[in-house]
Amino acid sequence: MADGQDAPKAQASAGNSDWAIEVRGLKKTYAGTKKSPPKEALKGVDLLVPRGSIFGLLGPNGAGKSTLINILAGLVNKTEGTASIWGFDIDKNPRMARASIGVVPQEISADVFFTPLEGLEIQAGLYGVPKAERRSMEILKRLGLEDKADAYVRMLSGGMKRRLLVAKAMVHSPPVLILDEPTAGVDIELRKQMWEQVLELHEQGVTVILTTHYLEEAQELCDTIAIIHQGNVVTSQPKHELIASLDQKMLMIVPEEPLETVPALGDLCGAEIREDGALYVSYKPSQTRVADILNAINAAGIHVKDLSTVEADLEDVFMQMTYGSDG
Ligand SMILES: Nc1ncnc2c1ncn2[C@@H]1O[C@H](COP(=O)(O)OP(=O)(O)OP(=O)(O)O)[C@@H](O)[C@H]1O
Repeated sequence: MADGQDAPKAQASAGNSDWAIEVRGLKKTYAGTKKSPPKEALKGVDLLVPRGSIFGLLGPNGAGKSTLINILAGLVNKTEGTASIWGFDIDKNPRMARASIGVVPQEISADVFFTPLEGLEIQAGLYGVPKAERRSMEILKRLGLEDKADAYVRMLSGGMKRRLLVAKAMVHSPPVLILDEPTAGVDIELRKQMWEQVLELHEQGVTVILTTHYLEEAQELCDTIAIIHQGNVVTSQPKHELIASLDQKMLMIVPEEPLETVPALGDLCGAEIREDGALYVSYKPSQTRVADILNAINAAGIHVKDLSTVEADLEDVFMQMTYGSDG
């Protein structure tokens, strides 16, 4: 964004909305070519991201996540619908909308010609942040990069380069930060470090939206989850409600004697014997009572040594919501 002389203080003037992001009826159709037909990537998306949340945007490959992010970031033109960032409509107030958002891209494309400090100063200039208001060193410090301020970028580790991308997205102090696959392809230690960074930013008041393929990551970090599938938002709600709404539970039954075959428990539940020797019975609480399952187990002559329930997690929700198609 090179159009502003003054850094727009989106955070201070906080647009008139309860939402960090408000998207209504958003559609995007990419034009076709001679070889490929037009592609309807977003089919009428409604999405409300609460201020102050850590919001997970999940979906299989090709679901439309990048298209949505790119529209919000001002990189892709929408076909139809409205979108506001921090209360600023992307059409009516594009400058303030863009000033309200920082996007951390997926790929590490660090600029090797500048030191981290120079890179941040240039980025701040692009956003029109006056010199007196720049906080490049402070941002580097926040991301644990202060001792690398004057280093060659090519000498930074992969994790440091990623943190530098986060720093760059923060130069104009946006209240909303989007992280696109922040931990794709990084090892477990780095992933944990990134998680800590995200939580710290959140504690500092930043609304964080992240896309991820790691459901464990969304489960760990996010308080609200939206699942996007084939250009539609199929669910968007607080994580705990989402998991609780899943009409699917599992019982783990440890038998006294090893089981040779899976007992017949009726049509309403699925059962399998796993490597640990226990019998796992999945069922829909709306259709089957635990007592009926136990009666059937008894009737099959199985003596139960131990019994516990296995909690559903985000992966179960995701599978149920996106099952049966490849996007
Ligand atoms: N520039 C483009 N021209 C034509 N079709 C596109 C273009 N960009 C994306 N698409 C198509 O739009 C659909 C949504 O793509 P998008 O990149 O938004 O999905 P995604 O959820 O971000 O996927 P991934 O997780 O793989 O990045 C896909 O079918 C994709 O092939």
